Order: sequence, then structure tokens, then C-alpha cells
Amino acid sequence: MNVLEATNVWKAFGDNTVLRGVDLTLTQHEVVVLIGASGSGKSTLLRTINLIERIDDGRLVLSGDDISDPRVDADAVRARIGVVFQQFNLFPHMKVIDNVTLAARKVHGQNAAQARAKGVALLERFGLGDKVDAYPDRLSGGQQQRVAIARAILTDPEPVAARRDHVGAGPHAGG
Ligand SMILES: Nc1ncnc2c1ncn2[C@@H]1O[C@H](COP(=O)(O)OP(=O)(O)OP(=O)(O)O)[C@@H](O)[C@H]1O
Repeated sequence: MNVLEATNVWKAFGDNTVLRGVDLTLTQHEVVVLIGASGSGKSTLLRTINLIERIDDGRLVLSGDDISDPRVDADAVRARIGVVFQQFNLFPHMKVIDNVTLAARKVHGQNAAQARAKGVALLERFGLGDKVDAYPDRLSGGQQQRVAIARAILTDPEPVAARRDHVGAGPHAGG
């Protein structure tokens, strides 16, 4: 019995086409790992299956039921699917750049213009130059994670090497 059959699934956000004709079949008791670059569309595919995002084209069949039919009861479908979400505790009402520089400005007293310049440079280094003025809910999980890392780095934390010396940890500690 196929638990899920995704056929030729397409999904775009504006001119960013994320899912381009995805086919996926899952059978009962099967464990499947979805691997791809950050921002390549893994979460988007999972969100379409859970009807958080509606697909633009294609078909999704859950245990024989066509859940891509717009008339389907989304809550009833979601009740049949378990989801673990990614969460990085960014402020949802603040742009990426403001999330990244907030602690540096408010807690560490860094000059606003200077903090912004450093923040933009760091975001560019992390491949997020085009997300500086986006809000967190427009980013992928990995992109949000990198914003959270940039926020931590911008406050100039104690170097990792020095911290390792303090706690006596080996070279592979942390994570
Ligand atoms: N609601 C949205 N509005 C606009 N763009 C979005 C939205 N959700 C995701 N995107 C964009 O779609 C692309 C795919 O995002 P998705 O979250 O599916 O990636 P992912 O493969 O799960 O990435 P990661 O490994 O980083 O979690 C990204 O470029 C992201 O910016």
C-alpha cells in the first residue's frame, strides 16, 4: 500500500520556482531521507504534503485520497500527518538585518550603521545577501538557522578556540 504518491508536483513563490515536477512514492513502514542544498525545497515539499502550502500543479494522494483537490478538508488531512518543525526563535516582526543586529546594538552598544554594515557583510558571506530585508517567515529553515548564527557572531563572542581551552574539550567537541 502506498502511503503517499506525489506526481509531477510544482510550487513557486513569485518567480522562484522551488518544486519542478517532483515525483515521490512512499510505502508503509518505509523510511525516506530527503537530501538537498539549503533552500532547494525540502521543507516546501513537506509543507505541500501537509497542505500548509498549496501546490501549483500535480497531484498528491494520501493513502488513496486525492489531497490536492482544493475542496479537501485540510484540517482532516493534517490530522493524519505528523510533522516536526524547525525553529530558530528569530523575531517574526523584524527583518533579517534587524534580527541580526539587534543584540549587537542593544546589548553590546554597537553603533547602528556600523552594526548594519557588518550584518550585511556577514549575511552576504552566508549566502543570504538577497534576504537582508526579508522577514524570517519568508526563509527556509537552513536560511533561518544561518541568520541565527549570524546574529550570534555579530556580537563578537569569545573565540571558539579560547572556549575549548577553558572547558578542556577536544577538537571535535561542540556542534
Ligand atoms: N513562504 C515563502 N515565500 C517566499 N519564498 C519562500 C517561502 N517559503 C520558502 N521560500 C523559498 O523557497 C526556497 C525553498 O525553501 P525550503 O524551505 O523548501 O528549502 P529547504 O530545502 O527546506 O532548505 P533548508 O535545508 O535550508 O531547510 C527558498 O529559496 C526560500 O527562500
